[in-house]
Amino acid sequence: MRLDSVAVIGGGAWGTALAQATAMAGRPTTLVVRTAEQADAINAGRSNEAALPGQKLLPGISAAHRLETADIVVLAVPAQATRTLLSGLATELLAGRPVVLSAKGLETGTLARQSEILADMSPDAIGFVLSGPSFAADVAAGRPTAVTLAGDDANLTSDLATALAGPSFRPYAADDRIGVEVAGALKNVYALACGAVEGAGLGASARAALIARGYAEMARMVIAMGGSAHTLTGLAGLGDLTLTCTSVQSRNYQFGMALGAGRNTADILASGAKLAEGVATAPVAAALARSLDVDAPLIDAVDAVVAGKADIATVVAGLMSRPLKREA
Ligand SMILES: NC(=O)C1=CN([C@@H]2O[C@H](COP(=O)(O)OP(=O)(O)OC[C@H]3O[C@@H](n4cnc5c(N)ncnc54)[C@H](O)[C@@H]3O)[C@@H](O)[C@H]2O)C=CC1
Ligand SMILES: O=C(CO)COP(=O)(O)O
Repeated sequence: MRLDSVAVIGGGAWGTALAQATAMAGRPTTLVVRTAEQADAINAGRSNEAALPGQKLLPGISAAHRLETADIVVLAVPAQATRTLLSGLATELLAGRPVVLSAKGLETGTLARQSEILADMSPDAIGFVLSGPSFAADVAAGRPTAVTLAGDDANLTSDLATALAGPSFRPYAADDRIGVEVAGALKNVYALACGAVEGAGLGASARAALIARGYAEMARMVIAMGGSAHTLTGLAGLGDLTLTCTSVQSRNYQFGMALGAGRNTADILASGAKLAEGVATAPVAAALARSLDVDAPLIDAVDAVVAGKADIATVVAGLMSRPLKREA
């Protein structure tokens, strides 16, 4: 299969960074944004100031406001926008082509993973999932980054990883799309929790405990959803959980810090907070855990705080007074 040209749909921080990465990989890249004005401004200024201020774009990138044919299509819009985006695309532009899903979230209402949305909307596309510890600013600036790229066909996944790899962007091929997607979505929920721990001044020990117990809870969710717990030892699991749960650079962590400081979700959103995917994913993850009969006290706690049903002190007291149990 020809894997030369790339179209990245989504002109935010991540779409712009991924376009930069594929251009560094030597692929002619189109960055598909929402309006002709945006595309013109990016092409004229050679940067996407609204998304990644100050970052010069490589010559291999051109911006457009419509998807034209490309060998590889990368979707980089928020998880809740993927279905709407796909509903507006001509199916023949995706049929038989690798479509790389890079959003990290579960869909409100349907509880769907990104792969499930793609299968619904473009059943003839070949879905891949890209996830791992990778801040847009790092990827765009060419700082060393490693991610997981999961797909069903091992040979095609390896070929695609090779096509996307550049001097500073290293995709590892894998086959567990479910595990990668669930890990990518849930780490944002735990990042909210870790940010809240920091915002509430509960200490680094509490945050480390949360990461470890979050990892155990994430494993229960992945297994219940049909993925492999082994996936969590990799970049999309441990890698991204570590990054997002310990870095104030993470938007989910920042949102959690604001919750921990006592602000409520509506107030944080109204003050123009950046995209924090965990806010939409927390109630979906809680509903999934209930439907799968998975014990998920941390997801439930984040869901309760995000929804304004409980304050941090109450959920922490509840978590600390759960019956003692064996760690395994
Ligand atoms: N920013 C980062 O460091 C990383 C982000 N991601 C994931 O990438 C996804 C997107 O995040 P960001 O780009 O950072 O968010 P962002 O808020 O910077 O940008 C989102 C972009 O999507 C566009 N968009 C929204 N709905 C759309 C639609 N229906 N059609 C076309 N475009 C639409 C918006 O106009 C905006 O340009 C999220 O799921 C995030 O978790 C993954 C790895 C790293
Ligand atoms: O997914 C990310 C890094 O891997 C980005 O995290 P935030 O969306 O929390 O900024």
